[in-house]
Amino acid sequence: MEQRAVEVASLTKRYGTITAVDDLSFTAEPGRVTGFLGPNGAGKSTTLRILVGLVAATAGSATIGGRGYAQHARPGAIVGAHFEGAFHPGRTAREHLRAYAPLVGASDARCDEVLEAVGMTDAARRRVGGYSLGMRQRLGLATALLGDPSVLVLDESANGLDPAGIKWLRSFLRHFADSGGTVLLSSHLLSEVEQTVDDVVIIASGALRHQSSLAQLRALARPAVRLVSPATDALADFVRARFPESGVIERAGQASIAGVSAADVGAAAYADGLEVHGLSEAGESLESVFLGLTGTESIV
Ligand SMILES: Nc1ncnc2c1ncn2[C@@H]1O[C@H](COP(=O)(O)OP(=O)(O)OP(=O)(O)O)[C@@H](O)[C@H]1O
Repeated sequence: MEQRAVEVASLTKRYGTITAVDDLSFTAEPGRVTGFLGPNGAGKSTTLRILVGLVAATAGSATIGGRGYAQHARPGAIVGAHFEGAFHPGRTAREHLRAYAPLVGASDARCDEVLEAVGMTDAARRRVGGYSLGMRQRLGLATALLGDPSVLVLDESANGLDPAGIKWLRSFLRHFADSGGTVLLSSHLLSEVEQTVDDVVIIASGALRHQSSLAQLRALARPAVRLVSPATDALADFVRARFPESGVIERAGQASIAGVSAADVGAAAYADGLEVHGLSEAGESLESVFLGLTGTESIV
């Protein structure tokens, strides 16, 4: 497989007064699965749509193998993309693929090949409207694979997958990257793609907050204290008031506070009358490192 990097350079996209993408630069390398991460509305879909020629940039560039999407003679054979909600519910998987195949010069036989590659041969004659989210995600991947591309651009393709689906996606994308392919996989939840990605690009409000390997991101985790309380609202108020910079609500009733001792947190909780059911020293979770980088207070 020919190797092609994705390069986004000083990319900006404005919709009227809204800046959806703000002077964004990053790269996704061949042989790697790159997670493109940020909260809802961060500008991920807009960036990916610019990359595959669906939206025009206001300034800057997004290239694949050194060229813009439309500058490739057969873009569908270079980059395969899947965006959420791109299916007609009345079509079967095979009909969907056959309708799309001429756009990327793929044959009917290739449609059956990609259905098999994503394990959907048995469901190929059923209407997409009756599919589970996991099956729609597989069909999205099959669509992206049609033109036999060397770059995959997948928008929220891990969204809603069960653990078995996540495991399957991981091994599929691992194999694709190991063959020299480049994968750019967006998600608003690091936890959903944590087992799948090698590198991370983290954005918020359209701008780059962090780019590194997943291993380097893990190394940013500080010692932390985990605090559990049944009073979910009071816990959120407590964290916001006492530890506005270093505390995050990891899920309802559970907070993680970085860079402090359990004694400090316990004393503050006692002073504020917060009912505490658990207090332990633990490494900061990867999710809270992510939330800290995006400036998001909570994932709930
Ligand atoms: N066609 C459009 N017209 C106006 N504003 C838009 C348009 N598309 C996106 N936006 C705005 O641009 C910003 C970035 O949106 P985008 O969909 O790229 O974010 P995202 O990170 O993909 O979020 P999500 O995960 O919710 O899809 C948001 O404020 C959004 O409302």
